[in-house]
Amino acid sequence: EQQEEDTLRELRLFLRCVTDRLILDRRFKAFSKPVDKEQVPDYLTVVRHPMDLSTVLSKIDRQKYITVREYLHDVDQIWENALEYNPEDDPYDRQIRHRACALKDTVHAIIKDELKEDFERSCEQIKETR
Ligand SMILES: COC(=O)N1C[C@@H]2C[C@@H]3O[C@]2(Cc2nccnc23)C1
Repeated sequence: EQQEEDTLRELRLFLRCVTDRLILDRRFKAFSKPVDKEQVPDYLTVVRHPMDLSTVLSKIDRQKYITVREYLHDVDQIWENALEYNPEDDPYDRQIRHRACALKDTVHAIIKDELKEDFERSCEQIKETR
């Protein structure tokens, strides 16, 4: 009913606010758009579930996330993919892994600091009834 739609609207606003801050952070530029499959032809053979911050934004607007847990599952996919595809002990891979770890720690710290527990609980409740 209307209260549920109000809750999900507030969730989308919160998730856009968090995602916009990540996209604005220069450290996370490599994560802001899909990896170019033409430029990196083996990417899809290594990374089974590509994800990036622009795709996350699109999913927010298409109302794909009903809980913060579902959002975090996609954002975690972003940095996990980067660690998987860039494992070498060379300066480029080390730098993108460092940035992937920073993305992980940043998004989890924002959620811990800014998400009220009972708000996520009411989102999970809505998810169960659907
Ligand atoms: C999240 O981003 C990544 O995991 N990567 C890995 C790819 C390999 C390397 O850097 C990436 C893009 C790229 N494009 C052209 C040539 N080489 C590259 C970004």
